Amino acid sequence: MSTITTDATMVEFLHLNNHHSRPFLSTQNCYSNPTFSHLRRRRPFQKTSLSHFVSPPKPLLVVLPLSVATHALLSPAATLSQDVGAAAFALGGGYGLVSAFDYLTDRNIISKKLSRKLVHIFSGLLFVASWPLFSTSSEARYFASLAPLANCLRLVVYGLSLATDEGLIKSVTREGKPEELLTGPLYYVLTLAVCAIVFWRESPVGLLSLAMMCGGDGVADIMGRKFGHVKLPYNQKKSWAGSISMFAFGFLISIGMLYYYSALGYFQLDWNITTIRVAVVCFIATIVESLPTTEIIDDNISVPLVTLLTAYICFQL
Ligand SMILES: C/C(=C\COP(=O)(O)O)CCC[C@H](C)CCC[C@H](C)CCCC(C)C
Ligand SMILES: Nc1ccn([C@@H]2O[C@H](COP(=O)(O)OP(=O)(O)O)[C@@H](O)[C@H]2O)c(=O)n1
Repeated sequence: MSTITTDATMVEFLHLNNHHSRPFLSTQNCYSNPTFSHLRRRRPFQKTSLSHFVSPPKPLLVVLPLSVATHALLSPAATLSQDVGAAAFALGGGYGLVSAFDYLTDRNIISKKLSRKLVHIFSGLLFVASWPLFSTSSEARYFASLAPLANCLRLVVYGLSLATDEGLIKSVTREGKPEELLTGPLYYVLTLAVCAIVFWRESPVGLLSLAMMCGGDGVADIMGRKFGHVKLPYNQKKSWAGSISMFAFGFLISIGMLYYYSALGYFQLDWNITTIRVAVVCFIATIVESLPTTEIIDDNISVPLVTLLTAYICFQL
């Protein structure tokens, strides 16, 4: 079945009413489930174990007000092409982002420290933002994970000095040592892959984990180095400015990411309770990041892990 849309009005009509046209929508209505009815707003939802409050996914194509938007049940070949293209975009985008910051660093347009943090912030957030480009097939999440997994391989190869990539080492290491690639950067891309595969677009948990690891922790570093004169009483390596920035920017980026996915139809969240939940998650993640545990466990593991656990609990309550 396919419906060719001819204008934004029709696309909006499909968006608001396409539960009639969605072949895979469960007729189960969450209102019948009192536990989660407060999470939903308007439309019947597909009930699954973790995504009990998530509307069935829509490919980006369905909700974009495109003049020639096609709302069609894509053929397997078209779905494969869409996922391969999106994976190639993510892979190329990651390589291009690192190369761009290497260019800026080489020409002393930005400092090496700032370059690394901006790569830390933007590569993960742009990766998550690219997820709606993938199809609604069950394999889409694995195609999406190809970009971080390919970078895992890249980091291991260059981290073990089996080959060399000066641009990569300059852009993502603190001291320019190849073995540094096997710590923070490797944990970072592994976290991206795990969130894509395990949580994907079906739950706020993965989105919040990456928003805090990429956005919150990244901004904490930048603001903490610049304005962090007053150190935390229990950790002289971290500052109030860094931690407050992590909470504030982590919260804003998290809400922004949930709103982005909500606007695309993946979530219908009760924003009153969601705002409180996100604030609690960001606060706890900020506390954990501020602890003097960097020598024991890398922030790229501790921050997403505590965010994931806290978000999973908060969004079940
Ligand atoms: C600098 C990075 C991690 C170090 O973290 P920390 O030690 O400062 O805490 C980030 C490493 C990024 C990686 C080399 C490239 C990742 C690309 C990503 C998987 C795909 C991005 C796609 C998007 C569309 C640009
Ligand atoms: N909460 C925080 C986090 C970082 N920072 C500053 O940012 C620097 C790097 O932070 P970090 O060790 O967490 O760096 P990454 O492990 O995130 O790369 C710290 O040495 C502080 O100068 C801060 O002042 N307060």
